[in-house]
Amino acid sequence: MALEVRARAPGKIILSGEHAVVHGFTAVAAAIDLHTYVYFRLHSTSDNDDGLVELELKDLGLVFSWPSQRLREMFSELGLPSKTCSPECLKVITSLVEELSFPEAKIGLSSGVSAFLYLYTSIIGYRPGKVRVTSDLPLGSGLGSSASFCVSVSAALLALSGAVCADNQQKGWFVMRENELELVNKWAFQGERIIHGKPSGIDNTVSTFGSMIMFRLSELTRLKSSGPIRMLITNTKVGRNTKALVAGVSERTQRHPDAMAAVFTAVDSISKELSDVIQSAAHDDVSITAKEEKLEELMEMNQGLLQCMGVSHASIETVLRTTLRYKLASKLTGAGGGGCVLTLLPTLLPSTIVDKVISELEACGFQCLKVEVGGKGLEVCFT
Ligand SMILES: Nc1ncnc2c1ncn2[C@@H]1O[C@H](COP(=O)(O)OP(=O)(O)O)[C@@H](O)[C@H]1O
Ligand SMILES: C[C@@](O)(CCOP(=O)(O)O)CC(=O)O
Ligand SMILES: [Mg+2]
Repeated sequence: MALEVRARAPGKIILSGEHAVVHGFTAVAAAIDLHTYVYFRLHSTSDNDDGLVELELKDLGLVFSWPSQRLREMFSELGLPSKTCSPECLKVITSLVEELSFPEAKIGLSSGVSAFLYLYTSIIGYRPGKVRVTSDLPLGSGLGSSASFCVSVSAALLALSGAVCADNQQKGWFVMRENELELVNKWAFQGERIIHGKPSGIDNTVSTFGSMIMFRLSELTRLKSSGPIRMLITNTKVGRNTKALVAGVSERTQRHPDAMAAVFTAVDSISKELSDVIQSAAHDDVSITAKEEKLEELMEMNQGLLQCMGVSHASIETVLRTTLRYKLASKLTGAGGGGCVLTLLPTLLPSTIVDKVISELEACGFQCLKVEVGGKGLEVCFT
């Protein structure tokens, strides 16, 4: 059995339907070419059993470790492994994480470390090992860093537990079988539950399977675009927390159930229409432009409804106003409240205009990034 593995899982953008998807309505998401990378080394069984379980967050210069014997003692009464994190299990994890010290600005990491501890002890048990994580993704910005962290960690742990890839002969990076991806996705969802509280599952699903998907109530439909879709991502750099924003929308839904049901239903129609438009054929400039104009209008409508949900932010509004001056449509992506904004870059838009918008946005202190959407999902590598 292999003792070392690497996994990489992409972040995502949500083209339509964030928040509504948590309440059972349709959303559309796509993988982007920014990843979380995990290296996992399991200590051999001949090493003594009182070694450490280590987590290194390399970009952040942080290392956390726990004596495996201590984990065994603390979790043993819970009867692990468990398929979901019970309140008792979360209590144990919280007490372990509270002992750690996080830099003031990185306090949000505690939920990621909690998800790690849950996944490690549930999948591997108490055998010592070292997990190193690096990421291209900005954390807590709406690009699904939490899901890509949970997917890549789950995949690496499952691969060395023997639950997946047991008979693998492939060299280099490869994609697991469909049923193995499904197993990784299930564990990653449990990790997301610890970080988000009430995730819909769309982020871990698109990070695992890649491509562009329409998603509703755990069901995914893969979408095939007839041509490339280019987006500008603007990171407002305003920090926010998905768990708090999702809870805020749920509270608004409790206060105004009928009005919010109408908002969610409208989002559902937008996501379905957007999926149809994405898949519609467009082969010449006229039909490509018509298709892109429809996408822009739907994105603008979705943004209006996200404002109704209370998840926009002054920084997001600044991006919307700036891009509108260039007749470009934008919407927030992910949980909102700051974080990232998407702007569709039409195929025929001159690059000089793109450069101008970017420099105007960057002059506001934002960070811009051009991406093509709908790429690969999770991959692993044993060599
Ligand atoms: N590379 C990582 N290492 C550790 N924790 C991570 C990593 N990526 C994400 N997380 C966890 O996910 C949280 C951000 O998730 P969230 O608020 O859902 O925003 P998003 O998923 O849009 O980036 C972080 O605060 C951290 O707890
Ligand atoms: C708001 C939501 O729809 C997306 C959250 O995405 P992110 O964590 O902000 O990248 C929540 C969910 O679907 O679980
Ligand atoms: Mg997230």
